Amino acid sequence: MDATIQDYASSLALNQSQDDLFLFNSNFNLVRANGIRQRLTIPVLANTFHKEVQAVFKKEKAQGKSNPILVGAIPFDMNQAAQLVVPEWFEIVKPLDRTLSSFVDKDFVHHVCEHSFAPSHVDFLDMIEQVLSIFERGPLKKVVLSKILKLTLDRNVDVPRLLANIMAQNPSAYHFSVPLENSILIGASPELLIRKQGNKIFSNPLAGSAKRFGNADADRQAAKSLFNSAKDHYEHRLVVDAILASLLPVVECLNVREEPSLISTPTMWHLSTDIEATLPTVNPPSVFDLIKQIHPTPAMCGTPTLQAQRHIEALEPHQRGFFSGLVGWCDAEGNGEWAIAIRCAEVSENKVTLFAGAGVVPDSNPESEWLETSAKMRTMLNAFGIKEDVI
Ligand SMILES: C=C(O[C@@H]1C=C(C(=O)O)C=C[C@H]1O)C(=O)O
Repeated sequence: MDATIQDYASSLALNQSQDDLFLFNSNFNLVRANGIRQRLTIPVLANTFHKEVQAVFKKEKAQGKSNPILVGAIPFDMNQAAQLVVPEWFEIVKPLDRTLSSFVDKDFVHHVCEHSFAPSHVDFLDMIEQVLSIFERGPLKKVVLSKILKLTLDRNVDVPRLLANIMAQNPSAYHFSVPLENSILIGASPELLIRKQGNKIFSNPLAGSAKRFGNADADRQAAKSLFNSAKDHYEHRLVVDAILASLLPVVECLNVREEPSLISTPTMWHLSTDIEATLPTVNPPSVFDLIKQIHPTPAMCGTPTLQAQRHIEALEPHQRGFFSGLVGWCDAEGNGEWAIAIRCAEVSENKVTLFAGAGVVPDSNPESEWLETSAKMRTMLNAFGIKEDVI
């Protein structure tokens, strides 16, 4: 193995205990933390959440910490317990150099001993057909349906090395590694729910996707078809409209383009919209207040939100837990950054669970949605160095 990747992987762990290293790396900040001073595990939607966040920060300040932070993960369903901690140790520094592709660890390879999807291919298609028939009967416009892939690998995963590989392969992503109770949630998300810095906020919803190709012509063609697809623009618009509707009552000034742009990850093309807004200077909402307004967007859930969420609960055979939830951090001033937990895996020794979803709208084709979710899993399969054809 290249010596540099080893150095790089161990520098990420910073000689801290690797089991509980929290990392979040964006274009703006690299946040690393470990240890637990205080834990906050109530649901974000609990009535007491705001009070408890304030109490946590007050206690830190009383102990001489001038700007403490909370880090962790928030589940897709905010009625479920969040996993937030005030760490013993943390640092917020400039993001790592994003030109890391030379660090790609070609010797990092895992073999798959067992794998299974939930739902199975047949059941996934059936789940989509059910939603398509619901569209014909009522006001439902979009539902994001997902599958998980459970893998048993030939050996336990070296998490710092996996993290280094994730970062090297996906230099522009939001990288994260979040210790959960019995596993680690780790990935390279392309999607930012919200960043708040002072009275400026920024969100970057994605929706509308196409698989990328190794062949340059085929890849360009895939991008072009996506950009010209009315179905994908519709899917995308529902997300942008929902975010704007949530933000409009709380912001002073909003800046958003009429039309989405195309962005790419190493495995996917997406339609993308940058949303910037300015908050009032008096009593601005905190990043958690904004999360409560916006999450889950129709990029992860659907339109209308509550109905879509009920259909997801009824149709998906798996619990999403933190998948399609949020990962990130916030400080006592109400600033923070929260990416959406997609293109990620839950890892525990040699057991790995991958997740991928796709927005279903009336023009969706069930098999295309299956293929899209499989293509989204490529990000993590590549990061593990899995060569077997499991998707
Ligand atoms: C749900 C996922 O991706 C989301 C769904 C997308 C879509 O339906 O086109 C695109 C990007 C993400 O907002 C995922 O990657 O698992």
